[in-house]
Amino acid sequence: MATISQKILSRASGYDGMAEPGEIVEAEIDYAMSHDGTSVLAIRSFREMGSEKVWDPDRVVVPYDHIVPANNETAADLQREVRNWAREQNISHFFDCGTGVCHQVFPEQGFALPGTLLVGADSHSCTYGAFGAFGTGVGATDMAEIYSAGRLWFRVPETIGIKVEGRLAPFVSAKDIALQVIGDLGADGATYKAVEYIGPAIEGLSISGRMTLCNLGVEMGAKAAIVPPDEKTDEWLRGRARQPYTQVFSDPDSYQQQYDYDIAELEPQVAAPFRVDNVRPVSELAGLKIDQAFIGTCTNGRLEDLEAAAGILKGKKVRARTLVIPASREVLLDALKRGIIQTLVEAGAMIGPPGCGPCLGAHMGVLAEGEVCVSTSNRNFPGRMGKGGLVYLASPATVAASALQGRLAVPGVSK
Ligand SMILES: CC(C)[C@H](C(=O)O)[C@@H](O)C(=O)O
Ligand code: SF4
Repeated sequence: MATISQKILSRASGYDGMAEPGEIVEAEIDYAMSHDGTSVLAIRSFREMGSEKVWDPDRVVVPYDHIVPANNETAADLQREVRNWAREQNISHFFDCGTGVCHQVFPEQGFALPGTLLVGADSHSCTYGAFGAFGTGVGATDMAEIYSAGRLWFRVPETIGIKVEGRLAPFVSAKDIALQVIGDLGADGATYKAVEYIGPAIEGLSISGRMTLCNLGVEMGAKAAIVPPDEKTDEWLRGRARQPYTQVFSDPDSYQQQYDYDIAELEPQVAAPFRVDNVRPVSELAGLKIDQAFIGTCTNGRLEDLEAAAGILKGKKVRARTLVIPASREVLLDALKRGIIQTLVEAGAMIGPPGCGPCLGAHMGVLAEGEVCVSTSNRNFPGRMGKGGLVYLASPATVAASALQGRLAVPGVSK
């Protein structure tokens, strides 16, 4: 009886048989990702280690997203340093400013494939689990080791199964499921475990929704968050996949633990400052005055998210500063074609260039002290979006409904 994680890590490490949870394996990485924020440190460690050439320039993926375009000389200098290194190393998959958030670009470009072992120098690399991969984040020194050898050690994690049944009510989405689960399990509820989302409600989610769900896995400490692949996965990857792949699945009864959910009655949820597990129904906090509404990031900056927001904002005007940042150029182009951007701009929203935007408080859209932002992102700890700012995490529908009221609002409930 083995889980997806055991099967992927066993295959990648050439294990004879099946590696059990708790065992340490040394595994070969299928694709490694580092962005403008983390590549510099990784490159410097790589050099300090005396390494000269990356193990395989076709397996290193470098998207620029954290501070794009550069906001000052320091960022510009660091970006140039990484750009030069990528050229010198013949890195074939280098995506400069404007392509989008790493966790959106990486799948769009066909690197997130079922059954693969994917590592990113960014904590939200667990997003790739939406495709049935084992995706996980590592620090810069681990990435330096991967650059040079293409291998890394892993402790094979136990798996927590989260089975979700029921049909989502209107204006309730994957973000609300994820927040509900994190609220219940806690920010450390899955530390070093793999989390596998299964059941009819998960099968019913789009790839975009599955990415949102897996993206938030690390917010409960998970090493990886995985949705078993299916036909939707194949369909999404058609024409994108960089290499042939094989879907792998967990055997029955292979989870260490399982939680069961029915989301039929689930209301829109919000994580209030300063913890991602400080989750409550939006209805409990409705009416709280907001200064800024932000729709974007690797959590919720996809077409489906922008579309949900546009559906709510169409023909109306926002009452709070509203910032929309498409997760990628592809998302931006699709949203332009469908008139979504037009709708958002007419409603009073600003559109930023594809990237992380104010998500980590380093670029445009940071908050003043004491300001309140309702955001589709994934973190709300003190200072996350600017010193003294207060971040409420919610779905695109909740953020759009709140932008209209200038107050935290339940989507679909008109006042
Ligand atoms: C800058 C990077 C290391 C960081 C991460 O790993 O998550 C960032 O993307 C974030 O969301 O805080
Ligand atoms: S959008 Fe936010 S959470 Fe995602 S990679 Fe960028 S900074 Fe990190």
